Amino acid sequence: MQQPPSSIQTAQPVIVVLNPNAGKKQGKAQLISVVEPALKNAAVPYSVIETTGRDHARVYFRDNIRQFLRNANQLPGKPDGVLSTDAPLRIMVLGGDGTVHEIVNGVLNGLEEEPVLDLPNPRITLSVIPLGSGNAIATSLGHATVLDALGGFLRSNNEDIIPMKIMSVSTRKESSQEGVDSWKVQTHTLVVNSFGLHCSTVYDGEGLRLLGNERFKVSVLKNIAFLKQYTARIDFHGPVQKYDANIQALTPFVAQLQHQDTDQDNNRADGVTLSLSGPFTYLMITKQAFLEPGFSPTPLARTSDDWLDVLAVQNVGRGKILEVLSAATKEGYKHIGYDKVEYYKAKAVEIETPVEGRLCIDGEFIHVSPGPKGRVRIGLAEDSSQLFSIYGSVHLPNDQSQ
Ligand SMILES: Nc1ncnc2c1ncn2[C@@H]1O[C@H](COP(=O)(O)OP(=O)(O)OP(=O)(O)O)[C@@H](O)[C@H]1O
Repeated sequence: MQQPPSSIQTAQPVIVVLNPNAGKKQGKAQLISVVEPALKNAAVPYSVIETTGRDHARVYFRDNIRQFLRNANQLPGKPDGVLSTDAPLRIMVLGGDGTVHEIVNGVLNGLEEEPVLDLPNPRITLSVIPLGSGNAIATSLGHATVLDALGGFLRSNNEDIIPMKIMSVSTRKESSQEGVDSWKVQTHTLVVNSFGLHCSTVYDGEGLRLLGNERFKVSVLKNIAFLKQYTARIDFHGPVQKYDANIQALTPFVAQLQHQDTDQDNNRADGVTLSLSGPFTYLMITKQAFLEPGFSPTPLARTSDDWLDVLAVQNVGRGKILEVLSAATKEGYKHIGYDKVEYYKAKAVEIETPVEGRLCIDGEFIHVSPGPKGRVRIGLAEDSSQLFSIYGSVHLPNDQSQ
């Protein structure tokens, strides 16, 4: 008898990851009152893991992912070890971006040593129920509320499942020779890597947790009042597209023989398409169109495309940065056409600072040592390009890229 196409998927329990502390701490109540009844009603088997603190989700998935993938692919009614090769492991996250970040990094840590040999193409499908503070990932996928996201999961059409591409953040290996870089991946990010005002705002906001979600408003106003410029050079590697405000579209950027950069003492490797010499007021590299509901600094970013979106604002004053951030908040995308705002799609960028610097990577921080040895590279994580997909839609309001 022919099986319905979804029968393998639904036979395996969805792993529901609950972060009870995310956002307004509504996760547990929403699990009991909304999510569990909906899953039971739809006869979707599930198991719940409740995280108990920082890093729990990462370690849990690092240590168990191989077994979970095998379980998800165990064919019903067949002996152990007889596996399907096309059933995804489904993970539902009740929390925010930080919980998704931990899960993805845990999965990749758990798989990095050796592949799962009997599963040549393991697949993981994530459903993010927005119960964090920012909820950049869910918002960017058109899932602004718990019910939107749950509805997307339960509909389960193939069109509602899209690839989820991930960024890697690497530092140079100690053994790197001058001019011949080799890189060590430090972490993977899904939302935003930033330098300058945005990073400083997130950093200072950590010290204001008592204020709840208001902390970022207080922190950004403080950082604008005492505005600094952040010295760094950014090198773009590989193909680049640049947003052209005149035609309101992205166009291929053709590498120039003479770089904008005037730094004489430059050690960069070959293959640089474009350099920005800073100093930067605001710089971010993202994979998401929204960083929170209503705030869309990189509106052309897409979870499923093979690009990193780069927003760069170099050396501007308070009035200009306020104008840019307020347009990114109210109007969604107009700021990307403003004078002094540069918008690119890139494959990989390297950041080098002349003095100690700090990068904010999905809400965590890494220290950047001065000079070429401290360079940080942000690219697309090739190893995970087929691994993750996510429930959501790429058609967003204000969508200019369709
Ligand atoms: N039981 C717990 N108690 C305290 N912290 C926890 C617990 N479980 C997980 N965490 C930590 O909470 C952090 C924040 O979670 P998460 O990012 O999901 O929520 P958020 O910060 O409110 O949302 P967003 O990232 O969308 O702004 C996670 O990085 C995780 O390390």
